[in-house]
Order: sequence, then structure tokens, then C-alpha cells
Amino acid sequence: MAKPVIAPSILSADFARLGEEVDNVLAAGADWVHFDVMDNHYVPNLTIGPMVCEALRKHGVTAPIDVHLMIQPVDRIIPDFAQAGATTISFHPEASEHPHRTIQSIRDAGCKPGLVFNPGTALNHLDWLINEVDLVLLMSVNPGFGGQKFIPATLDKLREARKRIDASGRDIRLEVDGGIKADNIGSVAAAGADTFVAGSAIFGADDYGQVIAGMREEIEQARS
Ligand SMILES: O=C(CO)[C@@H](O)[C@H](O)COP(=O)(O)O
Ligand SMILES: [Fe+2]
Repeated sequence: MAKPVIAPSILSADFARLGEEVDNVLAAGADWVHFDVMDNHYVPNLTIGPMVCEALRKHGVTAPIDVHLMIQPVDRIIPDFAQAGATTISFHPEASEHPHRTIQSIRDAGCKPGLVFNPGTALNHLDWLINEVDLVLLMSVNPGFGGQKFIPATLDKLREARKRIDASGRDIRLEVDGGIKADNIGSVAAAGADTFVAGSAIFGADDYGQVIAGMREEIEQARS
């Protein structure tokens, strides 16, 4: 099993102090920075774009930046995010006219491509694309907002995605996003996730390090 990755979603950070918040959460033990991009079109909310990603890099952030695109159209912003310092770029396949082409353009831009599946979206896109991606992200809430409740059916879907990833024989991360807390992260890890996004559970706490350490313990316990 791949080393667990904890990726705090900066959607729940204090945007007025974003650089400091990211520094603090990385110092507290986070592995990646999860960067939610919303366009008030594909999802009913509006957040941040490549300029903010670039600002974090200029601020000195060297950790992987995990860009989660909730936008339509997808393609035209990819080079901008790559230039801004994105590490992974994941998108929702139904938001792209040609998901295979979108994946190739993410790779051509020098980033790792990922596919994101909403709670109501079947995994069928993996049938022909699993060999092209480095990351599969299952949403455990409907996209658009932080602080929502985890949808339990995600556990079965994670098991299905884990089977498909293992059968592919490729090194693909299985990420879960939405409503992840210390009290459900163990079951999510047991179902096969190795990469864990958490926004409100981390940034809503006084002690980020304590939450992250607690999450790691639950993951280790679920794996042993
Ligand atoms: O992509 C999204 C929401 O659309 C997420 O990344 C959320 O920002 C996670 O926040 P919590 O559910 O952990 O508060
Ligand atoms: Fe996200």
C-alpha cells in the first residue's frame, strides 16, 4: 500500500492569511496542498485560480499542489496552472468534451493527471482511461462546498476503484474528498484510499498538528 498522503483543502483556510495558513498546515505534518478551483458554472461557487497557485509558490511553498478543477470548460486553463506550479491536475471527465485529450494536455504541460468522480458518477470513464492517469479522486460529497457530510456509499465505490487500480498494475493514487474527519478516515483507508483530502476538519481545529496526527493513527490502525 502506498504511503498515506494527507492533503488539507485550503478552501477552509483563512484566505486573508493564506500563505501563513499553508505554512502552518505543512509544518503541522500535511503532505500536499489541496487546491479547489470552482467557476460558478460547473459548481455553484467561485474560488481561486492560477494566480493564487503562483502566489503560494512565490511565497515559498514547495510541497505538491493538488489542483482539483471543478470548472467547465476544462482545457484552456491547464497550461496556466502548470506554469503556476501545479503538481497534479484533476478534472471531472463529464466537464470535458474529450477527457483523453485533456489528460494528455495535463501530461504535456508537465503535471500529473487525475480523474474525479462525483457521488452520482459511475466509474465507467476508467474503462479506457485508467492507463493514462496518475490519480483517481472519488468525491464523498457533491462538489462545490466545504463542510458537508460524508456520503457512506463512497466506501463501496472506493473498494471498486481499488480493485480496478490494483488490476491495472499501475502506480495510481486513490484519493477521497469530502467530509473526511478523524472518525471516518479509518473506514475510508480500509476501503482502499491512500490519499485523504480534509478541509473543515483540519482548518476548523485549533491545533492542525493534533488533527493530522490523529488521522494518521486511524489510517495506520485501519491498515494493520
Ligand atoms: O472539493 C471539495 C468540495 O467541492 C473539497 O475539497 C472540500 O473543500 C473538502 O472540504 P471538507 O468536506 O473536508 O470540509
Ligand atoms: Fe476538492
